[in-house]
Amino acid sequence: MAEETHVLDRPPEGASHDWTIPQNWGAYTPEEHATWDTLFERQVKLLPGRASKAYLKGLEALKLSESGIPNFEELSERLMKLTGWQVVAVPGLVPDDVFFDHMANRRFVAGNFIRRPDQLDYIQEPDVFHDVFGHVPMLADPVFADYLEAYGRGGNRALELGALKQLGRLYWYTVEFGLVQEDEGLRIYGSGIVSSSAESRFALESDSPNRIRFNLKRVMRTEYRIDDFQQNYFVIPNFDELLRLTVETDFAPLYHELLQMPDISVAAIQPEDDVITRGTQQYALSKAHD
Ligand SMILES: C[C@H](O)[C@H](O)[C@H]1CNc2nc(N)[nH]c(=O)c2N1
Ligand SMILES: N[C@@H](Cc1ccccc1)C(=O)O
Ligand SMILES: [Fe+2]
Repeated sequence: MAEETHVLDRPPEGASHDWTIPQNWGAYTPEEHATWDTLFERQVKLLPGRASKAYLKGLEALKLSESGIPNFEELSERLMKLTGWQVVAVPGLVPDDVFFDHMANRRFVAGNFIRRPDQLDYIQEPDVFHDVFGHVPMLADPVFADYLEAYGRGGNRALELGALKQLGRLYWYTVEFGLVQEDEGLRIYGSGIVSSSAESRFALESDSPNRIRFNLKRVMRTEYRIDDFQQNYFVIPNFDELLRLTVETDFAPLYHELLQMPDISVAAIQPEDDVITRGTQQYALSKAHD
């Protein structure tokens, strides 16, 4: 989850300078392990036919089916063998530069806390279920693993170039809420969707959101919301293409061009869009009346 909620400006008590903390796996209570199992069982029933092949393959390869909150050391051992990534525990959202630096070194920061039983359907901050169930399976895919490392390197560059907003949108509309075109149809790879039972259905089946074929400049100009289902989903043709468009493209001239262009509001459709679904926005409009 990538959100602009409150972020402390220095490591909290007990965290090292890079904001990592011990996961303290032994301290999880049976209720916390049960919360993981409840969320896991609900999601894993939903995902065949909805999640991308890469995600399902990663879930299998990392043996996330074992019950209880995963032990990051054991998980990292398996993940390291596959793509050189590891999972490190943090107490919550960390500053952008810290986040990017971990990513650039193939370290995925994951919250070590889990939501309460009364928060099953929605949380504002990334907990261990969102981070590990949502993000980590994709890190087992070699192409996506390369994408995320490159994203981390690009993050520090975006900070220098004053283009964090544009890069944050790329992350949001791919890593968090991306869809990919497979032969059988659209499939989910975004962690914000795959870790949410309601949005896993909404993102593929509802006629409310727009579904638009991925275009890098378009995505970098498009606003997003962090507090409810997305009003836009962008669809990549495959992960190789995502890598080609991002890792092999120098963003500096792009940032320069984009910083002169207006943002695109969250539900707007542009004339040049390659539209798959022109959404009714019924869901967002109905919520607006609440
Ligand atoms: C753009 C920005 O770097 C991004 O939102 C980061 C910020 N800090 C984070 N911190 C944690 N722990 N997890 C995250 O997903 C993020 N997202
Ligand atoms: N190509 C980007 C770096 C990047 C790679 C992959 C994803 C996002 C960003 C740059 O030049 O800054
Ligand atoms: Fe996330």
